[in-house]
Amino acid sequence: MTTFVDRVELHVAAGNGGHGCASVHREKFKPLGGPDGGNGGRGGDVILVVDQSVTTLLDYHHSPHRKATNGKPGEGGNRSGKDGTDLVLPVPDGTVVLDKRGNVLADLIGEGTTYIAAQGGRGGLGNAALASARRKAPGFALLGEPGHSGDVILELKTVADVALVGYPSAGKSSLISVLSAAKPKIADYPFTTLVPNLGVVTAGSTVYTIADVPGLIPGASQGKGLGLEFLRHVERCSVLVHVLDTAALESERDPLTDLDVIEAELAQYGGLDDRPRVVVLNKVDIPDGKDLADIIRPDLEARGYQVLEASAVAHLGLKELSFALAKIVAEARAAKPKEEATRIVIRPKAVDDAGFRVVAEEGFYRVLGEKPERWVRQTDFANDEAVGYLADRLARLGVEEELMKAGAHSGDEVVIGPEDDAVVFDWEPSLATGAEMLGRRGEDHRFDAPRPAAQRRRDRDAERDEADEEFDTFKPF
Ligand SMILES: Nc1nc2c(ncn2[C@@H]2O[C@H](COP(=O)(O)OP(=O)(O)OP(=O)(O)O)[C@@H](O)[C@H]2O)c(=O)[nH]1
Ligand SMILES: [Mg+2]
Repeated sequence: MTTFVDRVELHVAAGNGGHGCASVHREKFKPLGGPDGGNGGRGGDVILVVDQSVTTLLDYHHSPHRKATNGKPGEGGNRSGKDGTDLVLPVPDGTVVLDKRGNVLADLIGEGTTYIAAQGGRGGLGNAALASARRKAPGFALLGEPGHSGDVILELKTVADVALVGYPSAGKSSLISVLSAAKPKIADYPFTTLVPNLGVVTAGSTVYTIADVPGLIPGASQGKGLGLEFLRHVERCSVLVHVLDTAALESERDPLTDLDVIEAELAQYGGLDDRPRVVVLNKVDIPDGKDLADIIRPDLEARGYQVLEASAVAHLGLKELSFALAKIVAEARAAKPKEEATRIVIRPKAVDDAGFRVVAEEGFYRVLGEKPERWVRQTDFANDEAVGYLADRLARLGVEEELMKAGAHSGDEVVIGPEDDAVVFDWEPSLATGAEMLGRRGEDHRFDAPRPAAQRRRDRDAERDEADEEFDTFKPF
């Protein structure tokens, strides 16, 4: 009974981006071709899409680990790597997506509504795309980014027009089986229904869905029995049907008290007062049941309920019941504002490309921001040129300036990224403002003999640029 499949923890992993390729064009008689390394492909996303033909989260309960494919690496000859394939996971209408702390990330209503549960990593640029006037033949490429991965909780509040509520064994599942084509499990022991069944009923020109939910008992709103699990399903139904057992065997029970108990639980749960209600007196095929139904009908009608009699077993009163419900459903639909347009695409969070910040922490400085963090992930630290490219990008964004303002000095430790995912550097400023040259009190880096790496890099770039220029101006023909 613990496996109530309306809440599933899903582990999603998007595909990684493919690495960019560093390659140089080779052709007979043209020894110094340009860079021709292609870009890596994008990693596939993991996407949840509302599909009305899916009614349960059972599939995800059975296999909760889902991964999209990786992007392929770029290749020489300017060939880009293939993008990874998105993994599309169909979910029932009304699925709510939450994070592990219980915050609602998305409420998926309407066919085609889409939620990107994990975004694929960007492919890395190849050296052809990285070439510029100053960097004509980059000897490096950018790495593909890892795809996002994490856990999401899927929760299903059944979106049905009608919810059948009542004590265990009142005959809710039996009624749904004879009103619709649904074939729920039926037995005369309590809590036969553990998972809500959804049936489709056609009455004249009205087609509606009817949810059969697990039996309610006193204390359900406090979580007794299948209480809360069950009540969650009722929340989205527009019509409530009380199924009362007119032939219950227990002496301390009678349909009116049953009704009071259920109403008390619904009131405790809250938010259901505005739903129209209908009472069905079930099991009138049993003579005692029929007698009791006749006795209590006036009481119920005096309370304002529309009262119908039925027998799921002997097929009595079913047509009246399905048409009566169709009428109320049609009225409820007409009264309800139209559902928001479907095919909404919801992204986990807006990508904040705007900026970065520098935080002075104990003994080091931390740089946080979408761009610098991404750039670090894209860097192949085994390649000096790639590291130099990263330094240039950071300097251009103004990270060095901010570090200086925050009080960082040459040789200080700089950490880029959040605690669990960071890269540590010994900072060597490349900006020639002079400010960093002053260093700590008593030190003056202008007297230091070794050139900082950034300086070395600039020198090297300059040399190469000169070489490139020579090559450019050299016209053999
Ligand atoms: N005689 C008679 N028996 C019925 C009728 N409807 C249901 N039953 C019987 O009552 C028992 C319980 O029926 P279910 O449909 O499983 O009841 P339920 O309300 O879905 O029960 P839970 O899933 O436990 O909440 C079964 O043995 C049914 O055959 C009816 O109209 N007449
Ligand atoms: Mg049942």
